Amino acid sequence: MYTGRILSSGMNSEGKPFVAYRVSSRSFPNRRCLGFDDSASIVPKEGFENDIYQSPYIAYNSVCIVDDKAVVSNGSQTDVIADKLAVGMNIRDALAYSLLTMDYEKDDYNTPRIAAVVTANAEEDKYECYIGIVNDKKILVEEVPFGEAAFISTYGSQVPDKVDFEAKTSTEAAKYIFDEGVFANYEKPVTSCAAVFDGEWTIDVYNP
Ligand SMILES: NC(=O)c1ncn([C@@H]2O[C@H](COP(=O)(O)O)[C@@H](O)[C@H]2O)c1NC=O
Repeated sequence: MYTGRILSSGMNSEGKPFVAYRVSSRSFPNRRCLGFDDSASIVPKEGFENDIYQSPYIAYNSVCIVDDKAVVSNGSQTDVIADKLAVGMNIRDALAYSLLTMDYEKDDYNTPRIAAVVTANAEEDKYECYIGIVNDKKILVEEVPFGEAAFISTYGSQVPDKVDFEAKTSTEAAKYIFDEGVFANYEKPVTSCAAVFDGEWTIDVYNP
């Protein structure tokens, strides 16, 4: 089954906050993920740089760490959400505001924008995680319960689906969303990345 771009967030099987993201693609498979200290970006592979002129939606920051929070998304809304969090907006509103403002992508598929934010603090009274989606029919921002993880994709169920995310480190998490567990069911993986909080945020990428 092809389900497009996929993100997952919440707490992993060890109770650590995480975000993970995978590009699956039929149209633009020649991409990779670059990892930095506080972010990760989807970019064309060498030799395919001109692909960005065919679609404005295929190169962007996919993960960004803002203070004690991690943001993940399938497009340039990552930066808008990060900016709103940085000036003090709460997570639910930053997601809703950014998804509503930027709306679904104006391509042949009305591709939804999807996004999530999770806090580093894993104490129940301080922890928060939300996943959101905007498509051409709705906007949804939903809390992921403490201790759980969920995933959403561009062409899948259009709601956060609960998942047991059985990867401990950022390296394992990037691989896990690429082709392990439930994610092994989804076709055409291209590249992936993840951030896990274990005393500090670590980011890793998987480019097979
Ligand atoms: N975020 C991405 O990496 C991304 N890759 C492709 N898209 C959009 O989705 C359309 C369909 O792509 P595909 O056939 O690869 O699933 C593309 O024409 C483009 O408008 C994307 N936009 C949103 O998911």
